[in-house]
Amino acid sequence: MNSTALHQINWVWSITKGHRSALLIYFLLELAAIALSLLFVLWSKRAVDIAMQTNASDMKMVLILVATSLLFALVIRGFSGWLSERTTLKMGLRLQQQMIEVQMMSLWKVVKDWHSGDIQSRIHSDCNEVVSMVAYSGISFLLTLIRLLASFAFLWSMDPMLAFMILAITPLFLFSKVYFRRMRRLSRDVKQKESDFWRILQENLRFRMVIRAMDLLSGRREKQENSQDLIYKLKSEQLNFASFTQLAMKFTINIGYLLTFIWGVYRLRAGEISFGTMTAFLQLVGRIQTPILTLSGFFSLFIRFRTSLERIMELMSGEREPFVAPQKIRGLRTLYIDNLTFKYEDEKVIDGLTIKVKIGEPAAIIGSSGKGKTTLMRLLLALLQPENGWIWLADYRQKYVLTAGHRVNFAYVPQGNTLFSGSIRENLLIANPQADEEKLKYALWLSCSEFVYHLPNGIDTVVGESGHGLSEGQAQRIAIARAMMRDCDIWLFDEITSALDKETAGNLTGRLIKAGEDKLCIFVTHDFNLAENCSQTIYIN
Ligand SMILES: Nc1ncnc2c1ncn2[C@@H]1O[C@H](COP(=O)(O)OP(=O)(O)OP(=O)(O)O)[C@@H](O)[C@H]1O
Repeated sequence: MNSTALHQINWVWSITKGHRSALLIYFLLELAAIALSLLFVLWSKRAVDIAMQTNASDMKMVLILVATSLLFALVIRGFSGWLSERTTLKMGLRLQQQMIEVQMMSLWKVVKDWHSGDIQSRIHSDCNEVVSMVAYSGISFLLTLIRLLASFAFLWSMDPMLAFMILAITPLFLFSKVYFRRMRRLSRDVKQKESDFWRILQENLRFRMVIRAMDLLSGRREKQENSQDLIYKLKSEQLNFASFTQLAMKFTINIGYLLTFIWGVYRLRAGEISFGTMTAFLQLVGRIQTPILTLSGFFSLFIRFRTSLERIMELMSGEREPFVAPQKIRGLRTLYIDNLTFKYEDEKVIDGLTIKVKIGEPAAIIGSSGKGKTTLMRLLLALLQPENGWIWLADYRQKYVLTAGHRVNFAYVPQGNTLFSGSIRENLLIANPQADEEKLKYALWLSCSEFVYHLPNGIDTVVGESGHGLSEGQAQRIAIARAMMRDCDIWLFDEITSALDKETAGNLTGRLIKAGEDKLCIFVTHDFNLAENCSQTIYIN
C-alpha cells in the first residue's frame, strides 16, 4: 500500500472519531440480520421437507421459527437503518464544520487561490459522498461480502457443483483495471466540471443585477450553459458506461438463475434432492445474485468516494493561521511601524515604511490606487505577515510585537459593502452581543446612521444579501456603526467616505475624530478634507 493510500485511510479513520461505537453497533446489528436471514432459509427448507412427509408433527414449531426469524430480521434492519442515517447525518455535519473552520482560518494566499464556488461544491457534494461511504456504503460493502460468502458457503454445503457453477459465471470483468481507470477518470472530470459550474453560478447570482444592467446576460448565460453541457456530456458517458456494465452483469446473473433452476429441476426429478433443498437453492441463488449486483454498484460509489476524498483533503491541506490567544492591551498608547516591507508573490507593495501613530492623534493614509493602503490594513490586522520590519503596539510600559492575538484591540471598517443578511440590529449585535440599547443608539449616532429611525421597521429593518435594500452610503455607515459597537482602542477605517456626499462625510469624520480622542485612529482615504482634520498625513507611494 502506498503512502497516499495510507494517509487517506488515517484521515478517514480520524473523521469517524466520536461515531465509532454507533458504526460498530450498526455493523453488528446488520450481521445479526444476515444470520437471521440464513436461519430463515434453513427453517423454511425444513418446513417444506416436513410438509412433504406423511408425519408432519413438528411443522407448527418450524413455521413459528420461520416467522420469528423473518420478524426479528425486519425489526433489526429497521433499527439499524435508523441508526445508520443518524450517524451519517451527524458525521456529515461535523465534517462540514471542520471544512468550514479550515476555510475561515486560511491564510491570505490560500484564500486567493480558492474560489468560494469551488469550496462550496466540495463542502456540499464531496462531503456527502465521503460521509455516506464511511458511515453507510463502506459498512454495507463489508456486510454484502459477508452475506455473499455465507450464502455461498451454505449453498456449497448443499451442492458444491451448483455453487461452483454460480461462481464460474460471475462477471469478473468488473474488477478489471480498465474498468477502474475509466470510471476514475470520468469521476474526476465530472467533479472538476461541477466545481467550475458552481463558480460561474455563484458569480452570476451574486452580480445578477449588475449583469443585467451592463447587458452581460447573454455572455454569462452562455458560460453557464457551456459548463452545464460539459457536465451533461461527461455524466452521459458515465451513465452509458455504468448501464452497459450493469446490463452485462444482469444478463450473466440471470443465466445463472436459469441454469440453477434447470439443474435443480433435473436433480429433483432424479430424486437426488428434496423439495426443501430445491426451495433453499432458489432462495440462496437470489441471496448470491443480489449481493453481486449490489457490489457492482458499490465499485462506482467507491471510485466517486476516492475522488471526493482527494478533493476534500486537498482543500483541508491549505495553510491555516495558527491559534493565538486574544491579547487585549490596557492603556494602549502608540502604534509603531518600523521599516516595514511586504510583497505578494513577486510584487513588492510596501517598501521600508516607518510611521508612528499615537493615541488622540489621528492619522490619514493617502496614496494613489493600488499603492498598498489596504495591504497595510491587512498587515495591521495580522492577516498578512511582514516580509521585513516590525509592527509594534505599546502601552505605558512596554512594546508588543503585533500578532493575530492583538486583533481584539482593533475596530475595523473595510472597503465596500460587508453587511450580512438579517436585520440592522443583528448586524450591529454580532460585533457585541451584550450591548444595550444605549450602545446601539450611540454607534448609530457616531456613524451618522440616524436614517435608520426613519425606515418603516427602524433598526429591525431586514437587509438583503450584500446589503440589498440600503444605498451604498447607508450600508457603509451601518458597517461603521457595527465596528463602533466593539470596545477597541484602535480604529481602522478603509475609505469610509467614498460613498458619501461632502456634508455627510464631514459630519461623520468630525464625530469620529471627536469621539476618538482617546483612541488610536487611522483613516485610509482619498479625501483631502478628512486628511486636513487629522494630526498627520502619511503618503504611500
Ligand atoms: N491577494 C493579492 N495577491 C497579489 N497581489 C495583490 C493582492 N491584493 C492586492 N494585490 C496587489 O497589491 C497592490 C496593492 O493593493 P492594495 O489593495 O493594497 O492597494 P490600495 O492602495 O488599497 O488600492 P485602492 O486605493 O485602489 O484601494 C496592488 O498592485 C494589487 O494588485
